[in-house]
Amino acid sequence: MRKPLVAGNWKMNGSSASNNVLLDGIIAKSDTFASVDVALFPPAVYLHQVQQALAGTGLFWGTQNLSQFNQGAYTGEISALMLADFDCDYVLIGHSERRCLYAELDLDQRVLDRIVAEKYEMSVKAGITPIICIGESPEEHAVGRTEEVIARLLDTVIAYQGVEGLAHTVLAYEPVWAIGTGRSATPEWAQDVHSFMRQRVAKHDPTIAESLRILYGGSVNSNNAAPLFSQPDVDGGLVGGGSLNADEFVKICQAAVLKLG
Ligand SMILES: O=C[C@H](O)COP(=O)(O)O
Repeated sequence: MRKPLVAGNWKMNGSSASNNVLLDGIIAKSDTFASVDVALFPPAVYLHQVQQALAGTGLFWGTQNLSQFNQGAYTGEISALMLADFDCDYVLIGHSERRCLYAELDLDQRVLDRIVAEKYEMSVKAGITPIICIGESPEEHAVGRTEEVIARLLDTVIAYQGVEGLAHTVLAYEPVWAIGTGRSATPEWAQDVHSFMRQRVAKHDPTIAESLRILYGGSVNSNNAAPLFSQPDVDGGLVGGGSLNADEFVKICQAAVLKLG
């Protein structure tokens, strides 16, 4: 049985004061979801605050991005080694908001997937578990290209790092049309796509595929979390808006506990 994981991506939200309220509310109820993994992803400037608050609670923390480089003249970037300095457990890689809003192209304008694969390699080497986000755009969804898009990215990561790296990786299916729209994928749709992802990895290594955690992300809330998480190949959620309110996020974490029966 894969252990469910609920990841709260705060995106560019919060302040020192509001973070304290949110953290206190989550920590106060953490014994009600102690049987699942829960990780928080604050903006990088609040990483120290979150690290201090979560130390000793059993909750995990991470960041929303990292550089594909180790160090040097990369203004505004944060390396995997720096994240390891903060004992980061996880890092989000390839979130659609990075891909779409910040056009993560390299100097040769090579495809985004290669950047994702390079970041993946950096995080694995630093001992930080990457959560690789993939999903189709509304346009791709409309013309039925979901599996093609997902297969392309998965194959790029596997080709670049080898399937072995996926043993230490989490995948997140994040259909772009569901992010921040209030329009979640149905549990059935999520299950079909997650199953496709697992089967794609299984072609390379069935054992790794079986143990691979695949999260669903896109308008997860306290009403739809339980039906989504109950699907056999949905191993938890990557939650944006729903992670900004302690009561709401705690309910989502508790929904993941139900999966354990
Ligand atoms: O990282 C989280 C996802 O982008 C989902 O965001 P959302 O829950 O606000 O739709």
